[in-house]
Amino acid sequence: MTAFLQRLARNRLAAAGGAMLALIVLVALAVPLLPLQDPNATATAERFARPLSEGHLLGTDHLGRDLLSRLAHGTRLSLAMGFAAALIAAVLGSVLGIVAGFLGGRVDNVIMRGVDMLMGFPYVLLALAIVAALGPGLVNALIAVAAVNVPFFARNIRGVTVALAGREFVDAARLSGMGNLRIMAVEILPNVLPVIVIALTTTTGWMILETAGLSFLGLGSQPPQADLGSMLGEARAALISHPHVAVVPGVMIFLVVMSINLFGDGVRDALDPRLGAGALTRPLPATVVDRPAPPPLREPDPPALLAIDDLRTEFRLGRRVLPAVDGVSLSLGRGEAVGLVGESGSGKSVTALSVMRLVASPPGVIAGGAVRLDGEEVIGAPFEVLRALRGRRVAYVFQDPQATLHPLYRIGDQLAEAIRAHQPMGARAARVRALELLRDVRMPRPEDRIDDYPHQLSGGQRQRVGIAMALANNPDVIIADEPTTALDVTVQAQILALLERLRRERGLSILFITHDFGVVAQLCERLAVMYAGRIVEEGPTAEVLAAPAHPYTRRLIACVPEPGAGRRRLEAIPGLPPRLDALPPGCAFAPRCHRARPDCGAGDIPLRRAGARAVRCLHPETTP
Ligand SMILES: Nc1ncnc2c1ncn2[C@@H]1O[C@H](COP(=O)(O)OP(=O)(O)OP(=O)(O)O)[C@@H](O)[C@H]1O
Repeated sequence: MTAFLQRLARNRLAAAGGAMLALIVLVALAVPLLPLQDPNATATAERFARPLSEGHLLGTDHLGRDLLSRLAHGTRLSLAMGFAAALIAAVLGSVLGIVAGFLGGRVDNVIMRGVDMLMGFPYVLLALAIVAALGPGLVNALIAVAAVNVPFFARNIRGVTVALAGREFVDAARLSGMGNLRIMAVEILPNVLPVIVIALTTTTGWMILETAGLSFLGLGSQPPQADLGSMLGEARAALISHPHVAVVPGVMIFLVVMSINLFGDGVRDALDPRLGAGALTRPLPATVVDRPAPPPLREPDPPALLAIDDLRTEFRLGRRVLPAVDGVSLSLGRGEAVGLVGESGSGKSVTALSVMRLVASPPGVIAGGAVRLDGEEVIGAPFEVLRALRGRRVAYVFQDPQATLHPLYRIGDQLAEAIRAHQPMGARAARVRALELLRDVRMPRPEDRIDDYPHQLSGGQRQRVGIAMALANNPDVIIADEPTTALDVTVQAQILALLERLRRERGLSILFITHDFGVVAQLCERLAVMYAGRIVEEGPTAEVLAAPAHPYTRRLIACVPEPGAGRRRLEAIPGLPPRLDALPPGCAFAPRCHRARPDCGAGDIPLRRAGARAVRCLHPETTP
């Protein structure tokens, strides 16, 4: 709630709208207590008195009635009508929407077709027809405005409810024996409430206008009772000769509707959790780069195809800065597979995404370092160059292909689209190539599968499609971010074998991100271990696994169960990874390390290299 209010207050227009609305509502509530004249007392001798005339601050109307008093009473009535209509429409519409969306089937059909019929008429005509049938009057105008707005709420809320009704927490509620009514009240309603509030705040102003419109036509409030619409209607005849009589209610309608709309927009933005990080914009197409200057070219030995050099990527969240990647250097030779290992949150994915500037900005910023592909600097390259490299030279395979494949397109079409993004070719040729790719990744019965949608495939098959997508443009480097984590062990082994074969046959370089040493051992000749955004150990896989130098690496390896090794205690690493914005000085692992000494916390510890191995530790397990 506090976060919501803070976000709302940060939006200046919304705050101004809210303040004005609060003032108008307060004055409207206090009307009976204010020393105002009788709004209906006529004095024909004083008709059309100008504003600021004696006894009448805003002047008088055609019957000599005090405009200030009528404005105060009229605003009070219009606000009450508008709010009541909005509330009735919201309650009725939401109930209909939730029931239709949750129960589905015939109930949904009956309710929604009724709603569609209501929406089929222009709303003003519908409101006029309702008032004509019920007779003019305030209550009938209110019923009409509420009725024409029910469909808006019903449709919105039904859409949200349909999505919620299939979610696991609703299934869990059903399994626990809850009845439909209770599930709708306890599980669905709280989840659709923000949508109802948003719809309410953005439509209330509109409903005040509609009720004023009906009164303007003489179908709402009846003389002598004033509301803003009827005041405007009565002023119509003297619009040219005495414009102030129309301007006074007109300005008030403008102020009320504008303040409600500004406030409503602010509430909508503040309630949207996706805007929590202050990101009012969509992520930019490439991560923002804000670095002093790329470090001078340090050619690794042997020359690397992909060289990450002193990379720093941080998340800037208001005043907080999270250094997710803090000076990472890593190289990948042609045809080489390198594993990047570490606990969840150590910065592996952010490192991988930074290579092609794919970290979401805001809040991500590349704050230092360089990435070189075949010696060419990538981070500072113009966006067009970067876009040409993405997918064509460096491709990604992610953990969950379900999330990266479009659910509504056939996989063949998606593959063809990926191919045609970089290679101009006709639809038929692209389909032939897509089929080839599916064969390359050993998709069973590719001719049938090519026309399947992602949901028709198993997890392993989907990941094969993910790999086929990555191969679509014959890249040199594949960055695979936990591609086998969501798969069972046998499928995992097949996918690893596939990657290994592709590497051999195509000379692919693979950066393999995982937390599983078993996987690294199968695929990678070299590995780097990350902790709290830094590389703490690096070296040939076999050597590191046989004799880990950093205590963190040793503890990570000890967490992996070994089949056939007999009964053995699996040692969890005590404590939790540190918060990135509160890293201890010196070694970030020291507070969890059994070998830590006072000097570990004294200052920055460099990554010391010895031959092919490197370790960032003052008291390593073994000296490499
Ligand atoms: N959009 C973001 N905004 C703020 N912080 C972020 C964002 N994305 C990642 N982080 C932070 O950056 C750090 C590194 O995250 P990263 O995803 O690279 O970890 P990881 O090692 O790949 O973990 P996992 O194996 O769970 O994917 C984490 O502390 C994470 O909370």
